[in-house]
Amino acid sequence: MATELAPGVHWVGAIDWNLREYHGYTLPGTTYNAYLVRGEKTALIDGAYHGFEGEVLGRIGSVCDPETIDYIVVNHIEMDHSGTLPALVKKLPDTPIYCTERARAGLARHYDITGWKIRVVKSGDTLDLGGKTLTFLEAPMLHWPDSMFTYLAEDAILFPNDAFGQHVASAARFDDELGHGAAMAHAQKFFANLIIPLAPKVLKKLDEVGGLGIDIRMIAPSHGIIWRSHAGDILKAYVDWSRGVAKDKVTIVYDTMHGSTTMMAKAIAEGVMAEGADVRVCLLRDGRYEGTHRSDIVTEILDSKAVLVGSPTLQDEVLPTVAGFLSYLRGLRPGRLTAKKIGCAFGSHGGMGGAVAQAEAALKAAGIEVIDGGFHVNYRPDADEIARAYELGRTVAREIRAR
Ligand SMILES: Cc1cc2nc3c(=O)[nH]c(=O)nc-3n(C[C@H](O)[C@H](O)[C@H](O)COP(=O)(O)O)c2cc1C
Repeated sequence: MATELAPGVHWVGAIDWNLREYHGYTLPGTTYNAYLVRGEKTALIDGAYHGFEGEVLGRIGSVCDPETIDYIVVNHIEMDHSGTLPALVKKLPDTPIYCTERARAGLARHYDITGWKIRVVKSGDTLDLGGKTLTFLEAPMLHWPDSMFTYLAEDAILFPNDAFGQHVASAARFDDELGHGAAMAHAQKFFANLIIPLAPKVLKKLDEVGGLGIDIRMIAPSHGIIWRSHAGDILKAYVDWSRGVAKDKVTIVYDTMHGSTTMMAKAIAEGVMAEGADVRVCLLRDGRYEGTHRSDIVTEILDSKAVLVGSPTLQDEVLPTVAGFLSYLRGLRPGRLTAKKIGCAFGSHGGMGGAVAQAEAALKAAGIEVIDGGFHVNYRPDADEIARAYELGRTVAREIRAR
């Protein structure tokens, strides 16, 4: 069944209940949201992954005959949204497809688009459906070069594709059905894992949208729930997250072979708590255990003003789990958030060491302001070194308080 957003506007997407891993991100399933907008003419906005053609066509069929679709809008070419397009074009070979120039080029790299009736649009172009008007707004690099938003003026609904999305599979279609807290938590994880490197572009685009003076009553993204009751909250959250607004909280991420680095992590955490700041201690273990996956840890980091990374040295290197995490963090470039995070590295070694210096270099490459020269101990930390670790925790907590 389709779900009505407003008279003549329906969700006709697919629910992927079983997806648990997606480009390095753990998730409890997701949805691929497609929308049908019906004035005198009918437009389909976006689609789903290949394999969900039957589900999408079935939902469209509960509203109207799919053969009566007059226009297809492709806000973003990534295959989780365009995978159903070849089957749809086969069914509707003469139906024009509205997308950006970069989307046209990108579609040609994914599919054989011979004969597809592609109409390239630019920001400000409109499509009059008769009683419903779609306006297109290019959004390059939010999150791919081809991305665009579509705005439905009569119902004040923004279809921003991946922006404001969340990975969640649920019977709920709207934020007020899932619950405000859960919706925001899923959106925060999505932002932490996909949007952080785009933060400056998010702020610019939101300024641009604000400058248009348009009313946005509902935000209908391409994944997860539709922001019906809390559209203003998710817009504000995107501004806050992009600006790097975070709690007085320290995230300590580490792994260990024999427990020495754990002793250091725990002593640092005690020092943070002694100063009254919040702390999360995250043991990196291949993501097999609740909260230990890198995608959960970067969500904690988005919310933290400081990040500390610990690793013993293994064959002159950081542990592989820590290396993978640091690579992921570097790619997300938290340094692009307006307010910079602070951090440092720590760990135990038996010989020449090296892990702490490598972790520190990776933190700097991620745009984190390193506040300590790296804290390393030989084998087991003794009482003095545990006291130093505790003091390091207090120093970090005081530093974030001062910011
Ligand atoms: C297989 C293996 C390789 C190691 N390679 C190094 C090394 O290259 N350089 C070094 O300084 N220590 C090396 N060590 C020593 C550890 O870093 C040291 O035992 C450290 O205290 C372990 O910290 P942990 O208890 O947090 O795991 C190695 C240890 C093992 C087991």
